[in-house]
Amino acid sequence: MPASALQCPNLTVGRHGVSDLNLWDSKQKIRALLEEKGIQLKKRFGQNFLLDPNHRRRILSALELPAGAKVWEIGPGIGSLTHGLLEMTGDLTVFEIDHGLIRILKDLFGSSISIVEGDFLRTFRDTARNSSLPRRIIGNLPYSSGSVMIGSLVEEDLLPDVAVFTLQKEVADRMLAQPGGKDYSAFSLVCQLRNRVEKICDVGGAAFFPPPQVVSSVVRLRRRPDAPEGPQQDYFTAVHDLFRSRRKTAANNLKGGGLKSRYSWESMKNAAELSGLDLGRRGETFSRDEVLSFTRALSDFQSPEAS
Ligand SMILES: C[S@@+](CC[C@H](N)C(=O)[O-])C[C@H]1O[C@@H](n2cnc3c(N)ncnc32)[C@H](O)[C@@H]1O
Repeated sequence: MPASALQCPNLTVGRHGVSDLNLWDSKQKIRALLEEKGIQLKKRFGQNFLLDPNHRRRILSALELPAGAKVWEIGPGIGSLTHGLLEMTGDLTVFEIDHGLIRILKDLFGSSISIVEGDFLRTFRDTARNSSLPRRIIGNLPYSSGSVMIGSLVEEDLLPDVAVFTLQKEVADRMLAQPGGKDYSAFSLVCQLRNRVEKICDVGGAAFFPPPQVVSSVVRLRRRPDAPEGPQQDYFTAVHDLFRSRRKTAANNLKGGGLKSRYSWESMKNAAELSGLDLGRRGETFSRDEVLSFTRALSDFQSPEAS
């Protein structure tokens, strides 16, 4: 752990020398900071900063971070969580899109953190390729793109053993939903492929500045011991096919979906029979295990054929 990282938790760097988790605990402090730096908040980046030290503590402890382990933080903003993370590790990479906020982060944390500048969706693959993978990922995610970020991490199989995200409650409800439930969606099946998803808590708008109109939830994704390795492209395509139309049967959804460009209808019927999948059921009733058995059976058909 670099020595500089060890000094940072007490905020010996920067001019806003306030202690530990009380950093940015009032809207007045945040307003003053933004004014001093001449920064206007940008709605499109979902910039709502966490004020409440109790929620910060809860979110950080949900991460179960082993001391010194490598962490990625998505969207650190003005460092509401970053500071607490640095108390636990000196190996912290943060991804931030806003140049004004990046200036603040540099001022506050100096070389104690590694900052990847730009859109996370464009930078995370190269970052993963060019350095060791994180053991934890955390993020209070922007409302507009949080689900795309999580979906991309799952599809690239880059989620570590534990990840903790704060997002819009409706999105969290979809991640947690079970077959047949009203929130069950393709996104539920994507998130549940390699992870068990659990809710840590809800967070009301008053815990943030500026306060969002919606309630947020904190969720933890824990990697399943039986998480399948490798790309799993057929699984993701099947999941999206099965939810093409909620009213249609799996058969009808699959017939017009993306898997059809890789496998004949005959192969799909055979795979369904082999894996015990009833194609007469609605797509939205299938569990993660059922879809996975189906796509595993499908991959046994040696060369995917277009029909
Ligand atoms: C909800 S704020 C969270 C800020 C801070 N982590 C907190 O808890 O107070 C979301 C943060 O994500 C950043 N952000 C938005 N879109 C991004 C993207 N595509 N890539 C990287 N950062 C992004 C925003 O600038 C903002 O700092």
